[in-house]
Amino acid sequence: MNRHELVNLIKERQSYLCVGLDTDITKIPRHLLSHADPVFAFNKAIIDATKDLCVSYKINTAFYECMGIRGWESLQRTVEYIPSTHFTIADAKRGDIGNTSTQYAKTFFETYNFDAVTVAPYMGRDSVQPFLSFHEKWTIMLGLTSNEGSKDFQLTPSGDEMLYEKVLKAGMSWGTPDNMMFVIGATQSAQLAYIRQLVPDHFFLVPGVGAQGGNLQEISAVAMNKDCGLLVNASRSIIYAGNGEDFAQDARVAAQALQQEMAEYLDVALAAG
Ligand SMILES: O=C(O)c1cc(=O)[nH]c(=O)n1[C@@H]1O[C@H](COP(=O)(O)O)[C@@H](O)[C@H]1O
Repeated sequence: MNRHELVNLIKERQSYLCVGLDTDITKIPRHLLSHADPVFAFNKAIIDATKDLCVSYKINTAFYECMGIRGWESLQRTVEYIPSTHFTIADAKRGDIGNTSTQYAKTFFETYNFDAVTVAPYMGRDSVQPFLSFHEKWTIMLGLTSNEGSKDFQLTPSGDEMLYEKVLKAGMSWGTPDNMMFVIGATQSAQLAYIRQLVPDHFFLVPGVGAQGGNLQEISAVAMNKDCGLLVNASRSIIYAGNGEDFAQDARVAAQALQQEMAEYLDVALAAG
């Protein structure tokens, strides 16, 4: 999916919500465990219940990889089930020497046909560039993450700036607003306005709303750009909103609350041009 298509979807659906399919088999409703593929059965119900409210799904591969071959099968069924009108993200946080990164990129862009993959930039330019050479595919590079440990490296000085600023500037020189996004944690609202100034055009994937306490209103007020420029992810607060027979309906209610807020913020931002 290219940028133009993504921006159009956001406008049509009045949403920049990314639903995170961090599906943990130990947390899904018990009645699903009799299915041949309980993780897929759960994801299918969540997708059916939320697809008109979101523009993207993020599959965090850790929750699938930990189950070995069965997990990869659930991942494949899930990504194939997601409608082509949704931007799919493999949250795999990969990155290695160039020839290895190429194999990671093929895994997610070709074998599983995701639109985007999250990439850890610690190994530098040649570890990121292989992901950028795939047509109409996206690299989502970690910029300033939502977790406490972001203080350990990202928020430490490097010359006259913070290390995360150096990373964002490097990322901007490696990719373009058409093939590169940055992860900026929703819990980093103190830095967000500054980051948007530094990086005016790129999309940000913003995780950390809901279970981690990030605030959608604050993020939207300072970090939207003329194309919206945001994909805001919520995982646990949506997919585990309920735990009974009607869990998918509960997930829908949680997703709808975020989408309705987003529609308001989009109206204001896009009207301001
Ligand atoms: O790259 C990510 O998606 C990510 C980066 C980050 O800084 N913080 C973060 O929480 N994430 C992911 O975003 C999701 C957040 O999940 P919830 O806290 O349950 O909404 C998880 O899949 C995390 O792995």
